[in-house]
Amino acid sequence: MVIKQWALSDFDIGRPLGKGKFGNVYLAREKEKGIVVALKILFKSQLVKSNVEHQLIREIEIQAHLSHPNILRMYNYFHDEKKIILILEYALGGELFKELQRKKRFDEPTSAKYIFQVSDALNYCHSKKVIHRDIKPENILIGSNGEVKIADFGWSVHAGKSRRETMCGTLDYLPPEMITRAKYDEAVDYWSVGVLCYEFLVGKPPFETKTKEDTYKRIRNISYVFPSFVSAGARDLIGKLLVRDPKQRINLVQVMEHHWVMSHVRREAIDRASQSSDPNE
Ligand SMILES: Clc1ccc(CN2CCN(c3c(Br)cnc4[nH]c(-c5ccc(CN6CCOCC6)cc5)nc34)CC2)cc1
Repeated sequence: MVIKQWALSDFDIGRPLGKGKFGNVYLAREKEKGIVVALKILFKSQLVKSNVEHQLIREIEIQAHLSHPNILRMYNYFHDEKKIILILEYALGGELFKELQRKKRFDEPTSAKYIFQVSDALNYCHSKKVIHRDIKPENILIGSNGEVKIADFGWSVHAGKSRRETMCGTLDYLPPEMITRAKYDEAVDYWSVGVLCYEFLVGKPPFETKTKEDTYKRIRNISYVFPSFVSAGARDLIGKLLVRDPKQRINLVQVMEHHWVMSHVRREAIDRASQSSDPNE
């Protein structure tokens, strides 16, 4: 069997979808079959300068083997002397955090639907011993049917490793054990689902403050408050995830089965999630 060697000349490159520190993402169409994809074009020089090649290798290894309707597919990748190119699924609806900025906050049915889908995707990752570790609106895209798709596995790891990287970017989503540099496991993603649910409903994360120190303190003390419009059901779910002891947090199946989530998620979505195979396969 001949493995196809991809090259940029196999694609018609369209508009940039976004620019990042290490490169850009472009809309593109594969010439032979006309398939629309997103090409993430990264510059080796930038990656080496920031010493993040190992992160990209892990992202490729992990995302290439995951196949789930709520995880952005990585079809393939290739490189030339200057660039590494990831061939990714194109998410029609764009970035979730822009949608959240536009709407200020999501209503309860929308938030519950998104939390169900993110939990289903993470549960699938955990079944493959993959911890995402960086769940936040910036790393979630919207598909053609309004479903969410987890992207950017740059910070994910295979479970069991307590590998610690210098954390860059927002601290808002880090659970206490990642701040106190303790050993951690899948339960770090449970915590992030709690933070994500709060941010969907309120429009900002629960521990957000002006300075990193204050955010650390509020995470360590698990100090947050609900605005009056957050329902009792949503408070109950978030309260069962933002728990200091990772072992006391409810797991992702319990999130999907929580009465507040179930009250908003339609029957066929639940049936689809319970099927073991990926209906898109
Ligand atoms: Cl190296 C790097 C460069 C940029 C980024 C930030 N984004 C990461 C996600 N990117 C996308 C990926 Br990957 C896959 N499918 C996508 N689809 C889109 C997208 C799709 C549609 C739009 C247009 N909006 C859609 C919603 O209504 C208003 C218009 C905007 C973006 N962005 C991506 C876009 C860039 C991350 C890493």
